[in-house]
Amino acid sequence: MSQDNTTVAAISWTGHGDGFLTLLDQTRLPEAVTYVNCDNVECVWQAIKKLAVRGAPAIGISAAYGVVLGVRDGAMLPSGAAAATVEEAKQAALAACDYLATSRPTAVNLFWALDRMRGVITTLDEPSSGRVGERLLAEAQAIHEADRLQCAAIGRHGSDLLEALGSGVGIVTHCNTGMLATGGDGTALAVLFALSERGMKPQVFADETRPLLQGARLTAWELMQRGVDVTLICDSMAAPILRDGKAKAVIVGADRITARGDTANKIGTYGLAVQAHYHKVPFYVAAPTTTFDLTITFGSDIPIEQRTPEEITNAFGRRTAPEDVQVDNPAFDVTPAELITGIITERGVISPVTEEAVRAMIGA
Ligand SMILES: CSC[C@H]1O[C@H](OP(=O)(O)O)[C@H](O)[C@@H]1O
Repeated sequence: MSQDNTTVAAISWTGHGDGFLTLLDQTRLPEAVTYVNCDNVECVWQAIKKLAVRGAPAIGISAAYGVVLGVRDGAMLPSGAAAATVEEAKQAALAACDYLATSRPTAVNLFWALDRMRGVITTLDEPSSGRVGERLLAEAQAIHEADRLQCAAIGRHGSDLLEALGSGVGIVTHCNTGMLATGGDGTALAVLFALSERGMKPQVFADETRPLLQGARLTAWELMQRGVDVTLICDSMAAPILRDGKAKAVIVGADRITARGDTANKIGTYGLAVQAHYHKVPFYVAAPTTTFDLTITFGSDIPIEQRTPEEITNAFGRRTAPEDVQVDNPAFDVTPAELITGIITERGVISPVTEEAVRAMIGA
């Protein structure tokens, strides 16, 4: 979307295998709709690191396109020169996978997408480095399209579930889980968009989501662009809203979900889940199957990204905390499966959330 309500893509590719990646710069929203054009891997790495592109599926999709750029990026080879042979093209693409994997540690979609690209790189049999780029672009585009379809299916399953809450229902959400975070309509926001398109008129309470304000800057913007009723709240207002019955459900996204259903998501999600549990309000997670990590059972084993103190000590363009104050700035926290009413995936809803139910839905 843009300020004039036309549709813009958060992630797009221009050209063929020798083309370039365009990312909507989310650090500039909502004041400005601007873009970053990447023709090398470091540009993509930096965009992920500084959250110019963010959101678990969007990170994976962007990294997949970054691997395509790696094929002709001399920085990916010891020689510093662009790949001249098929073997050099494959080596450069694998180096791009390894480099992009160091950008952010929590969203498992990043590692899922890179592993899928590695699988293609190691098995492809193309006659030229140019053809290697074309083949990898096709895989990145397939990842992108699959996520778009997953978002739509999550929207369908989630709105089927939440429709029962009735028209005009209040729903709390946290951070941003929409078009800006995925290759399609989103995860939790896809459910809210689908409810709205069914005429259910959801009344969304969007947590501003400190410290980077994805809720205020991005979710409020996306919902308003699509005509969905949204009230922006500071994170600490969710508890009285749940207490007073103004919201009958909470729905959030995820960055990594373990085999038992423990879920890593934006910092503040765990507290919101505790509040919802106390007030007997159902708490849903919406995520595609690419967000599950069945190699991990317990949420305590999920790597949590630590970000810079300045994200907390600086706000409104100035310092808002004493110099040298100690700061703890984890980007995510973990909600145990026991606090999650259901997990909405493109395959259906997992509820109750047990390891048996997760493995049955997601795979062995
Ligand atoms: C649809 S996944 C969105 C997920 O990613 C966000 O984190 P970040 O903004 O740091 O990339 C947040 O945890 C959202 O729930």
